Amino acid sequence: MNSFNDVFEEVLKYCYRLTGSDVPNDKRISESGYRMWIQVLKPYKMENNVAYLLAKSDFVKQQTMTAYGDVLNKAFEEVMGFPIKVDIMVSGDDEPEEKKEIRIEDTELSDEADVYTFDNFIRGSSNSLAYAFCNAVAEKYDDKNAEQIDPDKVFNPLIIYGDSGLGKTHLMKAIEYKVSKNHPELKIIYTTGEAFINELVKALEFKDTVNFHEKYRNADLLLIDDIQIIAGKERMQDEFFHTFNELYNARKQIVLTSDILPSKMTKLQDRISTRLSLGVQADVQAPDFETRMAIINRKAELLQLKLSDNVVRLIAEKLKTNIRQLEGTVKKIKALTVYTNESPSISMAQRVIKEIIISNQPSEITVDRIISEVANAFDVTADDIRSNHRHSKISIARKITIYILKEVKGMTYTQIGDALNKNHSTMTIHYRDVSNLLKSNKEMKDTVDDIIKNLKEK
Ligand SMILES: Nc1ncnc2c1ncn2[C@@H]1O[C@H](COP(=O)(O)OP(=O)(O)OP(=O)(O)O)[C@@H](O)[C@H]1O
Repeated sequence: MNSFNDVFEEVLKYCYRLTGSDVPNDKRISESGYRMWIQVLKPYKMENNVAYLLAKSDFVKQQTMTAYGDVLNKAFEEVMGFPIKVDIMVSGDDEPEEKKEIRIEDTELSDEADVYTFDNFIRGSSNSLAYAFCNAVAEKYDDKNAEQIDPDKVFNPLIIYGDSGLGKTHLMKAIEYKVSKNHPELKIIYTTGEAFINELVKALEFKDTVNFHEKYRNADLLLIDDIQIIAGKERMQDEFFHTFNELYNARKQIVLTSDILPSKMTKLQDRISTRLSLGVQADVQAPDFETRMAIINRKAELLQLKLSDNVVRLIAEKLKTNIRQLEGTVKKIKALTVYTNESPSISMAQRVIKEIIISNQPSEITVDRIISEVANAFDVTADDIRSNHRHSKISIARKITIYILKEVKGMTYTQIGDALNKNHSTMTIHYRDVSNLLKSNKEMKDTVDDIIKNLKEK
């Protein structure tokens, strides 16, 4: 396994995070730009603090370097913990043999599906039920088990819920991997709630919902990650409801993950909530100390990294709530050992842990973030909020923004007026209106509470 592949994978994740709506405008990159110019690059090698990447053509190289050179330099620095310069080379038929050998897209671990298997999932009391349910779903397609249980009924739908970074996606992808490997004839769809929404929005825009329906309603196994995102979005919920019914009635398996138990999602339609409770639900929780140690050891083993017990203990003691952070630490230690020739030590681990903790601290709550979070919740754009449109949906989103700017950031009415380019005197009135509204309207209060929670957690 080529560890530069892992480093590059982290770099891609870092760059993808920059496409998020919570990233300030001056730092954000477009998702299409990411897909067109960054995601297409291949890792080649790292030498003397230069990361060499491969592009398919000189055109891609030039475009990427001009538009994203700085972003890539920064991303490598963040992942590695020291400055790295990116250089892009053009791959082609005349590529030296040596270069071809290093491009190992087909290696065991470069394929995400290979990593997200049941074998690579460490079980502990925090996740054993979720693991057992997922494994049962993956095995239900094997004839020998079909007679023992009636999983179509018992495990359908299966919902895995819990906080971020605790293995929900891993388990879901493990189902996908196992079923697709053993039953290539089945039509399996894995998607995220966000991708489902984007696809539907596009289908509606191009007036082509037929293909959308056909795709989802013909699945044998439908897996949707982070389904909570559809809550509060009426059109999306309607679509999901119909897709769900078609598949459920046809006895097709549905697996969903969510960061919260669906029955606790205040903005989820009752009819969906009822349907989701027809099957089984299991949570994943933060792992205990022993499980954390086992996860660290497994991740190190996958990276062919030898860590002493002391280093493993240190990581397990310091990072308790998010497995993604444990994994990130192990990967970063591996990268450092390769590129600095140091062996993994307590002090190296301490350094990496510190960086991981700092980089995972919630990002600052800026005016832009507040506007973008409110815009998201009300299905309007940030520009709408800043505009003078009086459409009721936009107008209420704008008032809620004013309320949150005051409540969360403690801004004065003058500052709020300046930030939104609006008359200061009306800010007071809007703030009072919203304060009164929240006393009488529970649904609106839940929405505002959710927005504030999201702002504080991210
Ligand atoms: N029990 C486990 N054993 C091994 N690896 C694990 C385990 N739990 C989580 N991981 C690893 O931790 C990382 C984060 O897990 P995953 O992406 O599945 O989290 P999640 O719950 O889906 O988070 P989010 O809600 O943010 O999407 C993954 O790389 C996954 O392989």
